[in-house]
Amino acid sequence: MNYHVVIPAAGQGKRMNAGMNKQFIELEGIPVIIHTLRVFERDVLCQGIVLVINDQEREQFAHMLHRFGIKKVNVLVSGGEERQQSVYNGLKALNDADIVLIHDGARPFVTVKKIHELVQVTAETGAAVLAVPVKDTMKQVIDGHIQKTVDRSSLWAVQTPQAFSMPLILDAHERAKKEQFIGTDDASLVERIGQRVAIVEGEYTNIKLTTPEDLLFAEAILRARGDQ
Ligand SMILES: Nc1ccn([C@@H]2O[C@H](COP(=O)(O)OP(=O)(O)OP(=O)(O)O)[C@@H](O)[C@H]2O)c(=O)n1
Ligand SMILES: C[C@](O)(CO)[C@H](O)COP(=O)(O)O
Repeated sequence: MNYHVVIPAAGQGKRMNAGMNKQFIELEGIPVIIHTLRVFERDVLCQGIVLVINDQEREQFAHMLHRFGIKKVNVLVSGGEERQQSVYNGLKALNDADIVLIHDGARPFVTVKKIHELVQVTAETGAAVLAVPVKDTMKQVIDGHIQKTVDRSSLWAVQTPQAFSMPLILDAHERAKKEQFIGTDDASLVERIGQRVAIVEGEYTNIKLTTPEDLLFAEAILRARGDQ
C-alpha cells in the first residue's frame, strides 16, 4: 500500500536551544532533516513528501534539498504557530492521498521496516501510530510531591510516524480547529472524535531530538548503525 507523508519542520526548537533550527544541526556531516527525508526517499511505498517549514527558512531548506539530491519533496508549505497548525497546512497541500503519514522532521531514526508495519495496520484499521512501552516507574506529581504511582502496564510512549486514512485525519484536524482544541500529537485529534487508533510497537531508537542531550544519543545511534 502506497502512502504520502507530511513532515512538520517549522518549529523553533526552544528546548534544544541550538541558536538555529534544530533540524539544521549536522550529524556525521548531514543535517537532521536530511537524515529524516532520506528514510522516505529510499522507501518505495512513499509517493511524495510535503515538507512544512518556517517561511523565513525557505531558501535554506531549498538549498539543502538541492545539495543532498532529495527528489520526493513535492512542495514546501508554510508552517503555523503550533505543530498542529503546521500539520494541518501540510495536509491541505495533499490532493490525491489515500493513506497519509505524519512524521516529525526531528525524528531521523525511524526505519522503513517499522513504516511498512504501520502502513499495513493503517490499511486495515484507518489509524495507527508507532509507540513503545514505558520503561520507567511513573509518578503523578503535584507541587513537587508524589500524589500516586501510576500503573505503567497500560502506558505507551507515542512516536511518529502516525498514519491515517486521509478523510479521517482531515476531518479530525478541521473539527479540532473549529473547536479550538490543541493536542500534542495527531492521534489525539482522532481519539477525541471517537475513532480508534491502533498501536504498532516501535523502536526505542526512534527518538525525537528535543533537548541537547538527545544529540549524544543520536550520535551513538548513528555510530552503532555504522558498525552493523
Ligand atoms: N509550530 C511548529 C512546531 C513544531 N513543528 C515541528 O514538529 C516537530 C515536533 O515538534 P517539537 O520537537 O516539539 O519541535 P519544536 O516545537 O520546534 O520544539 P520546542 O517545543 O522545543 O520549541 C518538529 O520537527 C518541529 O519542527 C512544526 O512544524 N511547527
Ligand atoms: C508528535 C510527538 O512527537 C509524539 O511523541 C510529540 O507529541 C511532539 O510534541 P512535543 O510535545 O512538543 O514533544
